[in-house]
Amino acid sequence: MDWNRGQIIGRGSSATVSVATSSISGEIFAVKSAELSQSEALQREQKILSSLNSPHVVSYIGHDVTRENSHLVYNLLIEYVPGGTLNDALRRKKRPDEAAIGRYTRKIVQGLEYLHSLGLVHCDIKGANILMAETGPKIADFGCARWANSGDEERPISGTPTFMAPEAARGEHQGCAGDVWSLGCTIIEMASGNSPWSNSGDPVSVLYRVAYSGETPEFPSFLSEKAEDFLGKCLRRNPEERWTASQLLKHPFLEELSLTEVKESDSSCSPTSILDQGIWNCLEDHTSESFGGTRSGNWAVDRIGKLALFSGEVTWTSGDQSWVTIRSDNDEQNNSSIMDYGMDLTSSSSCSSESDIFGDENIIDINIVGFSQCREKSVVAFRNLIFERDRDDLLVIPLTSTFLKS
Ligand SMILES: Nc1ncnc2c1ncn2[C@@H]1O[C@H](COP(=O)(O)OP(=O)(O)OP(=O)(O)O)[C@@H](O)[C@H]1O
Repeated sequence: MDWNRGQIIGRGSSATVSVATSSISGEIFAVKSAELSQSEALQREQKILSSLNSPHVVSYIGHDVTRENSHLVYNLLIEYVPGGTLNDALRRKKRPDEAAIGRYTRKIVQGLEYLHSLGLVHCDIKGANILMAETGPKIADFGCARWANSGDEERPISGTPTFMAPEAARGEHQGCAGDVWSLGCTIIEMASGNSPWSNSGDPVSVLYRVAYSGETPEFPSFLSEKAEDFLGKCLRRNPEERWTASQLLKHPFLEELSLTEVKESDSSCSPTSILDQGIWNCLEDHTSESFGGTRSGNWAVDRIGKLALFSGEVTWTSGDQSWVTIRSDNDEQNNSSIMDYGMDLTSSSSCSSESDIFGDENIIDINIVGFSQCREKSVVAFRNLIFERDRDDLLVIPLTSTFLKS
């Protein structure tokens, strides 16, 4: 598949992640890249990811090798999840309440149940490796993953010390139960905003404490009895006593949510087209309940209306690293139809925030993440909007939730 690399959206220890668009279909996806000579971990991740298929796991699209600035680069093409990581969301917003924590946890546990049923251990479950899709959290970054009961057992133990189970921290074993311990740590992270053992100093001291102290991390104080009990089942020091993902899905903390979900799915808000009004309303529901947003009324109609009617000048800033300049390869070609909507995005550079466009301070964290041209189409992707110009038509496509300031 021919594709164009867009802006870098993340960097990890093994790879750089960029947004990308297909030259033919205009489809947006994420590309995780590393120099071919240093791509062993990424190639391993490709093998694992290509064997998975679950709504709770980031989807595999393909892989290839490209030549860029005379370097050979290995690329893993995966679904683009515009909401960023769970950690990003926690940093940006008010902490989720217990109901939201329950909903997120349920999706992660469903993902873990799927992986564990295949005999795959993720080995690095934490907020930074959970991506926030519109449908809920998805498990990502399989760089540390290993197959249980296979030659993989010989691989050195890997993961993040603060999220590591005691048996893994002691270097004994890293199995499915270890992921459940890390899930417990991730719940603490969601509830408190801090990773567990946050007062224990450097990673080596943390590792020692996890391995040998006999302690469990401190539980956040505001949790209900049910949530505390759930956390207790994840954070049993003895892996044999820890609950499995399948058992956890039947715990009252999550089981009641499954009933609500059945009701919700009756009024599914899956879009039937990219301009489907429902998806906007659906996004509003999702964000306001997840992060304590307080807006009411038909936000979607309002928002599209503002977008369509905007006729002021977009304020462009320079020097702010979080904003990229939109440039086309052929500026002349781009200067027409976007103006129909009153915004000349392409002849300017980049906007400082969506509030400059919408005049609404409640909307934050909008990034332009990529721009590409394919045949007659130009696509400008914002973190949660796409403006797609197809000759005469400007389509406005919501990509993900807009997070609202609490
Ligand atoms: N599919 C995706 N959609 C959107 N953003 C992504 C996607 N995959 C990764 N990212 C972003 O890129 C960052 C780095 O990705 P990832 O954690 O997979 O890299 P890594 O090199 O394996 O990291 P680590 O250092 O944890 O091993 C993530 O934290 C996230 O912000």
